[in-house]
Amino acid sequence: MTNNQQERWTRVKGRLRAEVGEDIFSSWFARMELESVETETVRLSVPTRFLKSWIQSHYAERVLACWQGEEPLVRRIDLSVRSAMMRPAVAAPRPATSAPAVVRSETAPAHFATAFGGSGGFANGHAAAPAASPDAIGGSPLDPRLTFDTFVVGRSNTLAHAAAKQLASARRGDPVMFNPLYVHASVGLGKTHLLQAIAWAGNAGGERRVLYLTAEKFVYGFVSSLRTQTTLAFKEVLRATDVLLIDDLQFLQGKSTFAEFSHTLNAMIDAGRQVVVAADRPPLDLENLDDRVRSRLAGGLVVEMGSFGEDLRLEILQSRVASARSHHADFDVPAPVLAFIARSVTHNGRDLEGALNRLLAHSKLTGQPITMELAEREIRDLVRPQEPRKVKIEEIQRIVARRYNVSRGDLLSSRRTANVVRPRQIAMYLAKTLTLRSLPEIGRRFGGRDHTTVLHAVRKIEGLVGADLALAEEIEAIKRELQD
Ligand SMILES: Nc1ncnc2c1ncn2[C@@H]1O[C@H](COP(=O)(O)OP(=O)(O)OP(=O)(O)O)[C@@H](O)[C@H]1O
Repeated sequence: MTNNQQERWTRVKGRLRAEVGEDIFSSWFARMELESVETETVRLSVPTRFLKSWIQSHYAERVLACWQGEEPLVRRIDLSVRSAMMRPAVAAPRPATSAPAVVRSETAPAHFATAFGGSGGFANGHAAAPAASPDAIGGSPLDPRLTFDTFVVGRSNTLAHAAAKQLASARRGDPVMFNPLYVHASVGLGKTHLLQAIAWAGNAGGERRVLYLTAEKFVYGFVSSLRTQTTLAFKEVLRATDVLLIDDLQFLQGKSTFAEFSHTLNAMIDAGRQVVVAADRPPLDLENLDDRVRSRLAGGLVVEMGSFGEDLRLEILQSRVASARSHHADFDVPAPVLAFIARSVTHNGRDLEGALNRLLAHSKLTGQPITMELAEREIRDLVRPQEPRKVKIEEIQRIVARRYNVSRGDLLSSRRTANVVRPRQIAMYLAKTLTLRSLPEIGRRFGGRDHTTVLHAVRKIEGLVGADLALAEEIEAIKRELQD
């Protein structure tokens, strides 16, 4: 692909981001990649079928329009699902485990294959378990590169890593220390890596049944089992696991699927089996879940993995280069170039991986040494300007609720007692002043209120802030907390 096309793609993403807003962009488009551009057709890819169908049914025209804004000749967007195994590899050595990436459980009901037709990695350590081809249970095997050995620990992920290691090394029958473990972080900060590392380690332990599923596969498995009337088998498989790992929970869809997820969660926790969940937001911000599930999720250990510091980025790069060198001995990236990438590519692990893959490809294809000039040219589009931190309404609600000792549910409720009314008005005022949301949208996010109620709250607080210094200072302190 030419630099020109990449630059155009970066501009198209910029248009999309501006049109749909950061939240929607990072939920649906952050993992969309440009595969090729032909005269009238642009080929894009996403990692999952779920993303593909969602984007096709909700955003197809917008994506096309954004392309046409850059390149009027484009008539068609071709969206495909890229396979996990096709990702350009900066390969790490296979983890030292004799267990196959995917094996069929001896005890899993035969319907398992159809129940999960589509994906999910089942890591099972039973030594006698017969190996099955990945297709026999459907789905992508765990990525052999995503292990604890390749997970670099830094300030932003120490706690999540320690919790993951602890539960990965537990034995069947050990008391469960925190259940569920709920890990949340923005795109590309290592959630999948951590969950798959747990699956690999559980697999190597050889004693417990560990099931790794993306939420999308959970939905798919459940819906297929309904269609084929094998829901009982579906439930049995889930509940017969010792450790259930659910990735990308924010993608869980559908009322009956939520109910099934809720039953599974309760049944697993009540039976003392470990559940680990990863999502891009904290449990309280998962809008579609009912309050009981949300509070069950929040009732275990909730850990956020923050953005990478420069040190961590550099260490990740160094470890990637070391892995790559085991296959490409002449791949040499001078220390100043690595330091430059660590300083400039700040967004997430995927961009770091992308930057190194480009240098590796360049070095393999041209045989030329990697210089600073080359690196600057190759990774130009991965260097994103630091955007001011965007504040989310859910964050405002969470922080205001905590400060005034009420629950977020209180803020959204119809309660009119003074201890709830004032914090609610403050939260609405902050939502109006710190986000770009409209009054009706804010009203909707505050329990379906009318926009005039929001307007009243905003005016009320504006009036009070002018007269009440203590309140003004308090609101400034909340703003600082939100923008830190
Ligand atoms: N601490 C880390 N050490 C080494 N590599 C990391 C680390 N964190 C992330 N990465 C790498 O960054 C890339 C993206 O990570 P991963 O897929 O786990 O992110 P994610 O949080 O699951 O993203 P998403 O929200 O898009 O699902 C992967 O290549 C992963 O190996």
